[in-house]
Amino acid sequence: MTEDRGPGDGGRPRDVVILGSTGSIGTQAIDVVTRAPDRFRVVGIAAGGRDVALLARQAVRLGVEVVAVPHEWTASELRQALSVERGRGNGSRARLPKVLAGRDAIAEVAAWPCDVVLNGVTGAAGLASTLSALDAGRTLALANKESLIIGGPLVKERARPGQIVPVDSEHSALAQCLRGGRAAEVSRLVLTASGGPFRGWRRDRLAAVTPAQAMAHPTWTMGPVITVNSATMVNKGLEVIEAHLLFDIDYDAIDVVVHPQSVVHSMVEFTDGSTLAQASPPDMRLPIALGLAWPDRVPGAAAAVDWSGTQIWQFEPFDEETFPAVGLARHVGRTGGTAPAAYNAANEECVAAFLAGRLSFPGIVETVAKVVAEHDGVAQACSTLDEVLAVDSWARLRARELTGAAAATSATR
Ligand SMILES: NC(=O)C1=CN([C@@H]2O[C@H](COP(=O)(O)OP(=O)(O)OC[C@H]3O[C@@H](n4cnc5c(N)ncnc54)[C@H](OP(=O)(O)O)[C@@H]3O)[C@@H](O)[C@H]2O)C=CC1
Ligand SMILES: CC(=O)[C@@H](O)[C@H](O)COP(=O)(O)O
Ligand SMILES: [Mn+2]
Repeated sequence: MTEDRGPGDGGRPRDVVILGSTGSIGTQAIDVVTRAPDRFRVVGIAAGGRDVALLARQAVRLGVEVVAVPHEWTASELRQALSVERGRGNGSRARLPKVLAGRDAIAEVAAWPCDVVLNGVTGAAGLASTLSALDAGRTLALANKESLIIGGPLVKERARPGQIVPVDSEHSALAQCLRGGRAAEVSRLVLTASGGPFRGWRRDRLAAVTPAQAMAHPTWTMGPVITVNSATMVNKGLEVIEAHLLFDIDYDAIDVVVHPQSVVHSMVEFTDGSTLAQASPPDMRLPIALGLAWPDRVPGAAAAVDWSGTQIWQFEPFDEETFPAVGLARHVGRTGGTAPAAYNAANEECVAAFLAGRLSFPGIVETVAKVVAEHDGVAQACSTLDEVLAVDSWARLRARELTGAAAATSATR
C-alpha cells in the first residue's frame, strides 16, 4: 500500500471495502467509486441485512469478492437474492461472491485484502470492524465516528500515524486545513454545526418535538440516528470528542459555532490570528472521495461553491443552555476511559426510544445525563474491547430501565 497510488501516477485502482454499503454513507460511496473506475474497485461490502435485495444488487453489480451480514438468519435470503440478481443479467463476474454471516462476519470483511476500508456502519456496532481493519493494516476511511469515540485509547493505540482518514465532514475539513502545517502553530479548532431543525428554539418548546420534526434536517440527508443526533446536538458532542482524539487538541481549544448553511465544514485558528476554513456545498461525496483517495483529491467528486450568485454565510454562538449535549460530551471526553462509551450507548438506546414514541425529545439527553452520572463513579480505563462492550451493554440496560420507567409514569398520568 502506498499513499500516492492512483491514475495520476499510473497505479492500479485502489481496492476498497465498504461497510454499511446500503446506508447513506455507503450508497454515496458506491456512487463515488462507480464514477471513478480508474481509481477504485470495490472488493467487499457489508450491511446489517435489513435490505438484502439492495445488498445483493450492489454485490453483483460491483462484482465484489465478498459480501457480509451480521446475522446467520439472513445468509440464505442473501444467497437467494444474489442468484436472482445474477439471473437478471446484472454484473459481470462468473462466480457469485463469497457470503459471510454471523457475529464476526463484518470484522472479517474489514480485514479482507484491500487498500482502504470505509467504515460506514452506524453506531457502536462499528467498533469491532474498526479494530479489525486497523489490525490488518488497512487504511481506514472513518465515517463511523462512534467506534473511535467509544474505543478511544484502544483504537488510537492500534492505529499507526495517518492510518485513520476522517470522513466526517467537519473532521475532513480540519484535516484539510491542517495538512502541511505545524502542530505548534495551531491555536484552536472550530467545529461548525448546522444548528439542526431546532436552531434558535428555547428549551421549553422542545418538549413537544415529534420524530418527524427531528428527522427534518435543514441541510443534510443522513441515516436516522445521526439525524436525530444532529437535532439534539449529541452529534456535535460526539464530534468534539472525535476531534480531540483525531488531532490531539485539548478540549478547551475546541469550539463549536453554529453555521446554518453547512458550507464551511470547520476551521482551524492559528497562533498568529489567521483562520483557515474548508468550504463546499453540503455533499458527503467530497469527504468520502477524499477519504478513499487520501492524500489525493478526486476531480469532480462534488460541486464547488457557485460564486455567480450571492453567498450568505452566517455564524452564531452555540446555545449551550438549550442543548446541553455538547457540554455533557466534553465532560465524558475529559473523564475518558469508558465514559464516552456510556454516553454513546445510552444515546443510541434513547434515540430508538424517541423514534418509537416511548421518550420525549428532551428526554433523550436527560436520560443520557443520568446514565453518565451513574457511570461517573465507576468509569474505568478502557484497555480491552470486552471492557468497552461491557459498559456499552450496561449503559443500554440503564437507559432502557430509565426510559421504561419514564414511559410507565407518563402512561399512568
Ligand atoms: N450520513 C451522513 O451524511 C454521515 C454519516 N456519518 C456517520 O457515518 C455512519 C453511518 O451513517 P449513515 O450512513 O447515515 O447511517 P445509515 O443508517 O444510513 O446506514 C447505516 C449502515 O450500516 C449498516 N449496519 C447497521 N448495523 C450494522 C451491523 N451491526 N453490521 C453491519 N452493518 C450494519 C446498515 O445496514 P442495515 O440498514 O441493513 O442495518 C446500513 O448499511 C454513522 O456513524 C454516522 O454518524 C458521519 C457523517 C455524515
Ligand atoms: C455531514 C456530517 O458530517 C454530519 O455530521 C453533519 O455535520 C450533521 O450536521 P450537524 O452540524 O447539524 O450536526
Ligand atoms: Mn459531521
